Amino acid sequence: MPVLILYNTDHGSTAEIASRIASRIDAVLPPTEVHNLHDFDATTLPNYTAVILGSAVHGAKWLPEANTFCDVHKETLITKPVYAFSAGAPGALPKVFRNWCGNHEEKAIFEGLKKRLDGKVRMHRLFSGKIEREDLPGGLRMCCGLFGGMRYGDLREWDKIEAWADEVAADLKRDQEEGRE
Ligand SMILES: Cc1cc2nc3c(=O)[nH]c(=O)nc-3n(C[C@H](O)[C@H](O)[C@H](O)COP(=O)(O)O)c2cc1C
Repeated sequence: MPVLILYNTDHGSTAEIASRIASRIDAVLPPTEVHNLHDFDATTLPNYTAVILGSAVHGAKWLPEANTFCDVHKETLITKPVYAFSAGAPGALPKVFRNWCGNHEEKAIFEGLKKRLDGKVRMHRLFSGKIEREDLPGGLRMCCGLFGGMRYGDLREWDKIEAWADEVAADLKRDQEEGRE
């Protein structure tokens, strides 16, 4: 059965992260499938061996449709290995805040997801996405403007994304070898 990578995006950068994750996992554990949440036929969810959910972050939270998907399909999701990733803006922040804010947001999203899925989420990682100044809402832009040294543009760190995908693939491979799949 394939591994499913399911993403929710606003401006597209989460989709590209999802595809890169899929290609790394596919190299170890084929087949994989990547779907946009909006086009996904959720009746096929039982047909996947594991699910990797990803969402863009707005207001320090996943996009509402991604959270709703977890709520609606919880009973199926918790029967499978579930992993999660987010595309946010920690890399846009000045260096002094970057790690603290990034770790805080990563942990808060993970805790929220675990609450939604009875603790059945194995890993969550927050990556920096593409951040364009003009895409941010006025309040957030103003708040960010208070700090000097904001960075904008494509801040995705592909080496970190690939390393995380490899970690997920190794975890799933262990399941397979130990007969847990
Ligand atoms: C309206 C809006 C609100 C955002 N709020 C946050 C936030 O609270 N935390 C964060 O890390 N990133 C935030 N971001 C940055 C996005 O998560 C980031 O640009 C991400 O790459 C978007 O993914 P996408 O291209 O798939 O939509 C926000 C972006 C927008 C447009």
